Amino acid sequence: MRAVSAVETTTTTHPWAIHAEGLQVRAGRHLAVNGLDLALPTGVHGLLGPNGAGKTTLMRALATVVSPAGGRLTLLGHPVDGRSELRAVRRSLGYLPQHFGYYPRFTVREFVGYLAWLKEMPRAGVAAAVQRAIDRVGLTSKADARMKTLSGGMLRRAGIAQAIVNDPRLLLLDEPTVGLDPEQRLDFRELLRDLGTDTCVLVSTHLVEDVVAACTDVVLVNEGRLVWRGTPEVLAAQGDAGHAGDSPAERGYSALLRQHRAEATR
Ligand SMILES: Nc1ncnc2c1ncn2[C@@H]1O[C@H](COP(=O)(O)OP(=O)(O)OP(=O)(O)O)[C@@H](O)[C@H]1O
Repeated sequence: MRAVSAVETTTTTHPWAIHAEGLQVRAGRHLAVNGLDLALPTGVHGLLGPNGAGKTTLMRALATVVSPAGGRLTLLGHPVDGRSELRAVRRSLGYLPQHFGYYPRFTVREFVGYLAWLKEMPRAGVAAAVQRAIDRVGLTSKADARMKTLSGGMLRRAGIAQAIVNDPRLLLLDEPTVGLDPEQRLDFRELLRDLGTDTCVLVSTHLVEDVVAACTDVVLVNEGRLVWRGTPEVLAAQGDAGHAGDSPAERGYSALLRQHRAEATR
C-alpha cells in the first residue's frame, strides 16, 4: 500500500462539504445529472425527487464511485475531476448505496470492521468504533449474527453502521429507511439529527415525512437538476388541498414538481 502524503491528510477548512457547479454525471450513456448546482454545509439535507430524477446517480458521484462527465465538483475542499487523488476524501466519507453487497457468512461485526479497514481507519480504534456504530443503529444484540440471517430492515441498519463507522464528515445515505419498521424509523431520525450536528448528511428518500422530521434543508431534483431548495416548513407551505399527498409537506412536494413540469413544457 502506498504511503499517504501530508497534503492528502491535511484538514481543509471549506465552507461547503459538497460544492457542485454545472455538474454532469452519466448513468450508462444517459446524462442522469445534467447541470446541477448545489452547495451544502454541515447539517441534514433531504434529497427528494421522483423516480428517475437522478438522485442515485448524484449520490454515486458524491461517493466518488463514478467520475463527473462535466462541470465542477468539490468534496470537503478537494476537487473531484477524474484525475485528482481521492484517498483523503474517501477516508472521510460514509456511503450507504441503494443496493449494497456483503459477504453473507460475515457477522455484522466483521462486515462493519471490514469496511472500517477499507476506509483505512487506524487499527487501534477499529474495534471500539465498530461496536459504537453497531450500537448506534440498534443492532447490539445481532453484532455476532451472520449477515445472511438478518431481516431486510436489519441489513439496512448494518449498512448504515458501516457508513458511520469512521465518523465521516460527509455522509451519503441512499434510501436508508427502506425496510425499517416504524419504531426503527423514529430511532433513525434521531440518529440523523445527532449526526447532523457536525457532519454534512445527504439523505435520498421518497418518504417526505422522514425529511420533514429529520432534515433542516430540502433539496428537490428533477431531470438531473436542482429544482428547489428550502426548509421543510417552506416546502409544506407550497401546496394546498388540490395537490396530491397525505400531509402538507407531500402536497408541497407535489406542487413544486407540477410547477417544474409545467415550466419545462412551456
Ligand atoms: N445504467 C444505466 N443506463 C442508462 N440509463 C440509466 C442507467 N442507470 C440509470 N439510468 C437512467 O438515469 C436516470 C436517473 O436514474 P437514477 O437511478 O439516478 O434516478 P433516481 O432519482 O435515483 O430514481 P429512483 O427514485 O427510481 O431510485 C433515469 O432516467 C434512469 O433510467
